[in-house]
Order: sequence, then C-alpha cells, then structure tokens
Amino acid sequence: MAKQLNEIDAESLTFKARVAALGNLPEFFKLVWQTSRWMTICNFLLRIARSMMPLAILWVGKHIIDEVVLLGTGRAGVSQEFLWKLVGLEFGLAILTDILNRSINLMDGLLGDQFANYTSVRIMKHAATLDLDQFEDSVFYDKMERARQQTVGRTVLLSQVMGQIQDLITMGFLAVGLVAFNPWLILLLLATILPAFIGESYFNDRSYALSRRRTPERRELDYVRYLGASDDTAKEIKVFNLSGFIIDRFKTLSEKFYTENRQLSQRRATWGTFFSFLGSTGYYLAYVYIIYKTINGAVTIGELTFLAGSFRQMRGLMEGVLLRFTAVSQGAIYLSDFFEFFEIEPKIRKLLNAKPFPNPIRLGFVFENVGFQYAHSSRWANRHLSFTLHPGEKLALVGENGSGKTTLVKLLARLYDPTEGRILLDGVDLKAYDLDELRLNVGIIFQDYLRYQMTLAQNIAAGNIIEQDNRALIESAAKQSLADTLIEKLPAGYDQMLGKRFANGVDLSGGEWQKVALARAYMKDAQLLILDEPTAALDARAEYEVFERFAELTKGKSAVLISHRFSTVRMADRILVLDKGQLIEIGSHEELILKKGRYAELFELQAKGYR
Ligand SMILES: Nc1ncnc2c1ncn2[C@@H]1O[C@H](COP(=O)(O)OP(=O)(O)OP(=O)(O)O)[C@@H](O)[C@H]1O
Repeated sequence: MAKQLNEIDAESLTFKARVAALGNLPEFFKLVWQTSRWMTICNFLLRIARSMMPLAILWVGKHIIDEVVLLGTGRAGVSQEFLWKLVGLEFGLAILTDILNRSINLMDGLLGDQFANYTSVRIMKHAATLDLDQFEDSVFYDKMERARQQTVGRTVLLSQVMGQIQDLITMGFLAVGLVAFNPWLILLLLATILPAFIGESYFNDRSYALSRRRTPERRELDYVRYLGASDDTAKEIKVFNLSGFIIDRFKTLSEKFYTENRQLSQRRATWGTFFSFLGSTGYYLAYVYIIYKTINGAVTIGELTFLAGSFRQMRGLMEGVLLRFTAVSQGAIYLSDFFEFFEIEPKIRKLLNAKPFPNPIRLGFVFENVGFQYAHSSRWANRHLSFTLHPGEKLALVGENGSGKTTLVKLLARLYDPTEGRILLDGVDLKAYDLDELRLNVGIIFQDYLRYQMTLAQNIAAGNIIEQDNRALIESAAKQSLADTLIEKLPAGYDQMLGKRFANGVDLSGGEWQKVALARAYMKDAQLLILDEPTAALDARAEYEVFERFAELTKGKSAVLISHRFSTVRMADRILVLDKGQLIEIGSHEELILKKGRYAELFELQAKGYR
C-alpha cells in the first residue's frame, strides 16, 4: 500500500513525512526486480565492488608515499621493486574503477530504460481498466499525469538509491581507518555538513509543493504547447490566426512557472554557498589537525595523505549521502502518486460470478426508469427513460443537440452505469453480465471515432484487434462499410499508412475516414450494433448505400442509430425522440408523422430545407 500523500501535508513535508515516504521504496524495488532480475543483481554487485575502490586506492597510495620517503632517505638495502609493484597495483585499481564506473552507468541506463518501459505498460494496462467517467475527472487526470511522469523520473530514483547504498558502504570502509585515527573528526565533519542537509531538505520541500500545486497548470501548458505545434491543430490555428493567442497563453503560464522557480532557485543557490563554506571549514579544521600531528611525528607522510584523502572523500560522500537523502525521500514521495494511481479501482469491472452474455438475445434490452447524471454535474443527461429494444429491432434516436442520445447509447454499451433505474437484458440487470463478452457483443462506433495514424488494415482491425491478422475478415469489413472503394487510391493497399503524422502516410477525407471507422463495426459478430452519427460526413449516395448494406448485414440483429438525417432515421423500425434527456415520443416514422408531434415538426423542418 502506498504511503498516501494526503496523509502527508503536501505543502510542508516534515522530516517524519520524508522518512515515512521511504516506506514506498520496498514496493519500488519490487517493481525494479520485476523489470529485470539479472540486471538488478548485476547492478548491485557492481556497486559493491565499486564501493571498495576508494579505500583500496588510498591505502596503496599511502604505502607508495611511505616507500618514496624511505627511498629518499637513501638507506642502503632498500629496493625499488616493491614501490613499482605498488604503483602498478594503484594503476590497476584506477583502471578497474573506471571500468566499474562505466559498467554501472551502462547498467543504470539499461535498467532505467527497461523500468520506464515496464511501468509505462503497467500504467496503460491499468488505465484501460478504469471507467470512462474517471477519465473525465480532472483530479484523476492530474494523478495519471503525475504517475506518467514517474516512469521516467523514477529511473533517476533508481540510480540515486543504488548510489546511496554504494556510498554508505564506501563510507563504512573509510570510517574504519578514520575512527582508528580520531573519531571526533568524523563528528566534526558531520556537524558542519548537517546545516546543508537541513537547508537542502527545506528547499526540496518547497520545490515539491510548487510542482504539485502546479500540476493542473502544467497540464494546461502541455496542452497549449500541443495546440501551438501539432499537425492536428495546424489547419484551424492558421485559418483563425490563433497562433498569437496561443503563444500569449503559453508565455503567461510559462513565465509564471519561471518566476516562481527562479525565486526558489536563487534562494537555494545563496544558502547553498553558505552551507558549502561551513562544510569546507569543517574539512580544513580536520586537515590542519592531521598536519599538526604529522609535524609532531605522530603519523607518517603516507598516513597524512591517506588520512587527508580519506577525510576529503568522507566529506564528499557524507555531503552526497545527506543531500541525496532529501532527493531520495522526495522521489519516494512522488512514488506515492504513482502507487496511488494503481490504487484507483474501476466501478465497472468484470465480476467473478458474471453471467455469460445471452446468445441469441431472447427478450431484448429493457430500460426501466433509467436516469443518468455525469459526475460533477447537477443536471440529468437522461431521465425517466423506459422502453424496450426488442431482439432484431432497429431503433433510431432523434433529438436536438444535447438531448441525451449519445449518453443513452453509452449506458447501453455499459460505458457508464445508470444513476437511477436499471437496464435489463433478457430480464437480468446488464451489470450481471460478463464485461468482456458484453464488449464483444455490443459494437459501437462513435461520432468522434479515432483516426489512428496507423495502416488501413490496423484502422479497421481496431474493431476487434484479436483478428488483426485475419486479412479476409478485414477485407470483408471494408467491403461492407464501402471502405474498399479507397483501395485503388492507396499505393500500399491495406498496408497503407494513414494520416499525416508518419512517413508515407496518406490522409483521407472526412467521409473516407468515416467509412474506415464504420468498417470496425463489422469486425466482430456483435448482437447489438450502435452507430452514433456514423454517416454525417458521407455524401448522399454513400449514405444510402451504407444503410442499405447495414440493414441487410444486421438482419436479425439489434441496432441503434443516432442520426440527424431523417432519410436515415426513417429506415428504422421505431424512432425514439428525446428532449432534454427524456423520451417524448416513440413509434415508427409513419406513426410519428401522423402524430404531428416533435418528430413531425423536425422532419418537416428538414424536408423544407430540401424543397
Ligand atoms: N462527459 C460529459 N460530462 C458532463 N456532461 C456531459 C458529458 N457528455 C455530455 N454531457 C452533457 O449531457 C447532455 C447530453 O449529452 P449527449 O452527448 O448525450 O447529447 P446528444 O443528444 O448526443 O447531443 P449531440 O446531438 O450534440 O451529439 C448535454 O447537456 C451535455 O452537455
């Protein structure tokens, strides 16, 4: 379980909160371990080997100097052989250190990349299980955004934690020699470094609070950046001449970020200089003490270099470890966002004892006083809906913009569950059925379908991706939706890359894209097919043909069509007329015309336009 961030006051992180956040590290290492076991082990072993190097080099260095001093005295019988062996040994150690450094960097990089990929996949997998309304919630979006950022940011944390362990081991080795000489000097070093640690913690807190507070703005900044420089937006930005407006918005937001960051960075730099001064003072006090001891003959020159070197390294390591502690705990706190994201549970999910989807449907779908309110909205998008969709029936939904047509079909496809009332399928609540089977049996093509910047075959196969290699099925789906008429225009046929984003991509017209999207509906043998304004971009002839085929192909199956074109709507068995989310009329085209109600009025209005 991640240490919940809301348990921690995000604006001011206490030392206790930082230590508590370290509790996320075991979970983090579990993820690293799952990413690649052998790389984790290799990394660890390399770092242990590397942590012994400083002491070994200093130790050999001490002996070299003592040998040189001995040889300098010119005493008879002292050979140089031992000295040169020592120099050779130090050279070997230096080379080994370099090799270890390079290998550690390589391992960190490779493991980091693998970790980023692994966690990105985990995020995508988890996101896929979540409910549509969770994606429409900005708090959720912020959380997902922060989790997404973790995937790259956390590879740095990996190196930091590993580095921390390595440095602590190195310090342990160095401390053995130093404690033997004078334990007080280590305390002196610690005392002069501690203020830097406290200062660093403070500034890290501020920068974390700032970054957290700014998540919504950062998302907006990313969005504005996308608006300002993307192939999707270029056309509209140009014709409306919006670039100035967008750049101004970008500047306002980015300058706000910059000013806040600059103030913090300046204060940090000023205090940092002062803390470094304290640290250096501590080190030089110790240094002077060792020199004094050497002059008095209590230690040899070799020992002087060994001790001074050990102290210098100890200071660097202590500083590094203490400062890195704040960075590591910071990273661990960010990890809370990451783990919190995985703790978000979908409401609409597969039940363990789910019922199999009926095949064939015997009684149809029954709406019983169904109402739906979007999250954070006090208005009802659908209310008091009661009707039956019989097996094999073709229903059309008609109504003005915002009357609740799309919401109704989303309820039918269980993208949302009703806020009140229930939807029954063959007498059983829709919620009781197996979700995967429901998705296979209810095909839906939305008005805002995606234009995948992928091949034509992949665009069609998106309707049932497990059949992506079934070329015969893809071609037959294309035929049914008239997408096959595009083939002669596409140099690479079904393998033609569509869209402008990638090399050799061919862009399609709105109606052509729509034919491709429609083909997705024919990729699976769904028992209920929902088309939400599927032909809005088609020309009159294409629309007529599409529906002729649709009626033929969906014989015996249920279908729901949403359309503003009455030429399409009238082909349906029954028509539902919606107004402000409520059902106001239901019947066949002829019945509704005779009734002279809203449908007849809307029909007449459109017919007038053609006369
Ligand atoms: N994701 C959403 N979050 C909040 N409110 C929404 C959401 N989607 C739609 N609404 C609101 O619900 C109401 C019904 O919308 P819906 O999309 O179902 O209408 P529609 O009849 O399909 O409209 P159109 O003909 O314009 O496609 C509208 O008032 C709309 O503003």
